[in-house]
Amino acid sequence: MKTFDTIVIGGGVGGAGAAIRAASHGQKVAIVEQRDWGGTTVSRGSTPKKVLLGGIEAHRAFRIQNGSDGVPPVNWERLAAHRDTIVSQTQERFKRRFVANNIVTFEGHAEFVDSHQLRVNGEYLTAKNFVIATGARPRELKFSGSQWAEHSGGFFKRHKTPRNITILGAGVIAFAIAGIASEAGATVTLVQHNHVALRGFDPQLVQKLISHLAKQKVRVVFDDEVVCLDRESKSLKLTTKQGKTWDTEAVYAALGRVPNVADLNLKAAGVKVVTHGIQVNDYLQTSNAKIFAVGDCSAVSTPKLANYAVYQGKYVGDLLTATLKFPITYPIQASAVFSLPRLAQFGVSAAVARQDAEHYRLREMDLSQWLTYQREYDEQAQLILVVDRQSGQVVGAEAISYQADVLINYLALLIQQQITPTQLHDTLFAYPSAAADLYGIWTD
Ligand SMILES: Cc1cc2nc3c(=O)[nH]c(=O)nc-3n(C[C@H](O)[C@H](O)[C@H](O)COP(=O)(O)OP(=O)(O)OC[C@H]3O[C@@H](n4cnc5c(N)ncnc54)[C@H](O)[C@@H]3O)c2cc1C
Ligand SMILES: NC(=O)c1ccc[n+]([C@@H]2O[C@H](COP(=O)([O-])OP(=O)(O)OC[C@H]3O[C@@H](n4cnc5c(N)ncnc54)[C@H](O)[C@@H]3O)[C@@H](O)[C@H]2O)c1
Repeated sequence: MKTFDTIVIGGGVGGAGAAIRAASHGQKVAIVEQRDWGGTTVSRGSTPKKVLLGGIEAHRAFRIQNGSDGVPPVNWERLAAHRDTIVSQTQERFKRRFVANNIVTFEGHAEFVDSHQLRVNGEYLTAKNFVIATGARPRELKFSGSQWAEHSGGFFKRHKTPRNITILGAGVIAFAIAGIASEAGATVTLVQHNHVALRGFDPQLVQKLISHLAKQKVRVVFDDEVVCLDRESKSLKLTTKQGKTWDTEAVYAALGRVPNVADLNLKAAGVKVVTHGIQVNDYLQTSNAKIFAVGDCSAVSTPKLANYAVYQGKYVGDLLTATLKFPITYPIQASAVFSLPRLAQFGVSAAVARQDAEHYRLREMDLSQWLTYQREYDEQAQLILVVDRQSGQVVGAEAISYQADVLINYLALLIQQQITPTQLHDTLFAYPSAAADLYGIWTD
């Protein structure tokens, strides 16, 4: 039997954070991965999405400058090949990082035998501590003919140019796919079971995004859901609860994700699972104090995002050898919807501020005529700052623009560090640039 200080289950970003940090403290560490090194982020999430967006945004810029007729279509095959190269190189880099940090890697499915033993490919491994970082998987589809639908991962691995696709759900993944597919020339339909798209983002900015995408052959069907999918020679025929039908070449589901906890034999390890995943305390300890859980598999109420998974992983990696142990606390994180254009948010949201006018006021800025945005025909560009009435400080920001994530990241720094306008003016940014725009933005 092989023995370690710590064994991490799951080679995604959360597991990597924990394993590398624990190894850096001199621990003897092993990590087990059953599918792809780098997990969801690298193989089916932000990495392929970001690569596709690179080509797609370049296409938009060229199309906008030249008019639709003067521009060749997106070369999807070439873009997909570039994506596949980057994904496989990143997977390999992930594995090499473990080896470089003296972490022993195992490829296979891990399950607990008891509270201090794992079985992987028939081999038994034991450790003083375990970190569960098994992530999440797409929600199961339950309508007739659902075997013809794919999950979002199918789109991010797609090799053929999308032509006419349907996406189930109107959340963050759905809008990323819609933006990419529509610039690639596809007709796109999103089906959302209620009347709220991109919950948590400002409804006015969301509506702006939807209206813009509508001009790009993207429609959102609200208050409806798919009840049946039939295969008809080369296409799929879809029927909704409201009785609508249409033909589509592919259906991609983006209906939320559920924690990967089923096949781990957690009961044998004394690890309790609740509705939203593995139950943990403020030290990310499960109901078995020797076993921790991080990232998308845990029931903590933080958003299920890559940065949180890494942050939690590193926290546990440090905790394992720390003499003084402190409960985990979280910094505020910026988040973005990588559609075309993008939405991004930091701190107190505009939606919350609109509901609480007693404590907050909004400063809304149309950025479309600012040089940074105007030169890119970024007609939607808009920023909302949330100001705390009592302190006068900016406590939140929300933006729509092709560069919304960049702007929000700058603002996150200013908000977090409570930078005053005077301090900002003492820093001379290169001009003209998005950073230099901050002088105008940061003065009430
Ligand atoms: C399409 C898409 C786009 C996204 N875009 C963004 C984004 O732009 N920004 C952002 O912050 N977040 C994004 N996310 C969310 C982000 O991918 C997750 O929050 C992040 O991957 C969670 O990391 P994790 O390590 O907890 O889980 P994962 O990355 O899912 O890794 C878990 C790993 O554990 C392995 N595993 C599971 N069970 C076992 C077992 N029994 N034995 C061995 N191995 C096992 C799995 O194979 C997997 O590789 C996106 C997600 C999706 C699906
Ligand atoms: N940029 C980012 O930060 C980013 C990007 C992608 C994914 N993620 C992570 O991945 C998670 C999953 O993304 P997602 O888009 O699948 O989830 P989501 O929760 O953002 O959106 C799912 C949408 O589907 C709707 N829905 C649920 N059941 C439905 C049904 N039967 N018919 C129609 N609509 C239905 C929900 O109301 C919701 O609006 C996110 O919550 C986030 O944690 C983050």
